[in-house]
Amino acid sequence: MKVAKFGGSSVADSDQFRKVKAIANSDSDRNVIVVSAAGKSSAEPVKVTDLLIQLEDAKSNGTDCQRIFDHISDRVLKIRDELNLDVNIENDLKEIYSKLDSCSHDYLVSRGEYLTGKLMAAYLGYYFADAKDFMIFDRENFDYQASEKRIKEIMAAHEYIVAPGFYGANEDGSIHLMPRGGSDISGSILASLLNASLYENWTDVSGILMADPRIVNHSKKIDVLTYDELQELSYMGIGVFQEEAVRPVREKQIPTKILNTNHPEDSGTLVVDSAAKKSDNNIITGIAGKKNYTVITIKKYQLNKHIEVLQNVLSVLQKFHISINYVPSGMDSFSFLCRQSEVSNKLEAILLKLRNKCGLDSVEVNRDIALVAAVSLQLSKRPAIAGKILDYLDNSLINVRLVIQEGSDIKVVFGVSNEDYEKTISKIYREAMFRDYKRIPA
Ligand SMILES: Nc1ncnc2c1ncn2[C@@H]1O[C@H](COP(=O)(O)OP(=O)(O)O)[C@@H](O)[C@H]1O
Ligand SMILES: N[C@@H](CC(=O)OP(=O)(O)O)C(=O)O
Repeated sequence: MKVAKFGGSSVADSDQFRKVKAIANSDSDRNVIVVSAAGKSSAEPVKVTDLLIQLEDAKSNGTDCQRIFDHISDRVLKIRDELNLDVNIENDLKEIYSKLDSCSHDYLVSRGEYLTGKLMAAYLGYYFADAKDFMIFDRENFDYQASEKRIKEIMAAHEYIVAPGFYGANEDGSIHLMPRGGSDISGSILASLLNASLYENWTDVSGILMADPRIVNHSKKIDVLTYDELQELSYMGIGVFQEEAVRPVREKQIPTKILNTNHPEDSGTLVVDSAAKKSDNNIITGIAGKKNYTVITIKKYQLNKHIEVLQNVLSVLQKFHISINYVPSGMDSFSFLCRQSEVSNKLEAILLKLRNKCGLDSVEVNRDIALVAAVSLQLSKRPAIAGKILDYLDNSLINVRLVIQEGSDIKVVFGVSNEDYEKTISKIYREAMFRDYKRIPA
């Protein structure tokens, strides 16, 4: 049995639905189809999920909800009518509209997947398995056992199903929304619950590319990737695969493929365990990054003898609910890398507390930092590669503000200013593709 997840771009309109049907029908092992909400297309620049978020904002600001709701309805009805489907989606739309004033954020934002799933089930002639009936959460934790029992009951009664991604239900039956991009997680969890032979993630690119195609033209495709490499790349922001989607398939060692709905004949990227990945000549497997970090650096002379200082700093950051992405350290100093969106409106208050309450010698802040990671299994064996890249960036007049590399790590992270983000990715790609590293003994 295979689980096939189709992302928003694969279900954006009726033409995309037709492609999904051809793919589903071409392999009788594709028993489980998971869909996202209709996404962007050439005619529709906004994902249905984002329209639902706009609807919620309009509701709370008291601005025009009707216009946004009509837009969502039109998209859904257009797909239904162009495919001549006999499904009464009007009732679902009416129900959503009637609940607008009282419903939760999770309920409203999940309706894109619900509606798209209903349409896809009608189109394929498969059973619509509402995720609220089998994806069970116990507060923030996924209840694996309860979910396994429920999905197995559904599969015992129905050979082929369509399931909406991105949500499930809490124990009280209320809707539980996953993080953005969460349909990847739903698909991965379903593959794990059902011990699938393959998890297919269908999108609009023919696999994971070495670098973001919006930054590097004709970037090389990665043929085979390990779960660890995918985890690092996803954590660093490649949009194709949600970072929390790696764990379920990794734990059960379920091979995973990233494939292109628009070119199903392309081989895509296969994700496997490191033991199954043959070594290749590439020094870098992939490059990924994100803009907009803030770096808070604290200094204290002989910090190693004043551990309580560090403890105080951490408790300040905890009090302000700041998640820390990296903590590089130097002689008598520690830096905390945080997402700018999380700290910016609390920064002054945090600095005040750090300066007045923690007994530090100094606190320094650097804003608008982008992080770019080069990921490769080879880096753990040949850490000197990082130095070569650093040299190259330096020669390219890119001011590298920080470097994070741990001994056994499979990645090296470079901190640069936001303006140098795209240039840094392009340069590392060039370096990885065109420099001959084979002379360095492994
Ligand atoms: N390294 C990369 N390889 C492939 N695609 C990438 C990469 N980095 C960013 N992307 C972007 O991710 C997009 C696919 O992810 P997403 O928009 O979530 O697709 P879907 O709608 O199928 O869920 C691609 O269109 C591409 O622009
Ligand atoms: N629709 C949700 C969940 C998702 O996974 O979407 P996509 O497959 O289009 O990335 C989102 O936009 O976050």
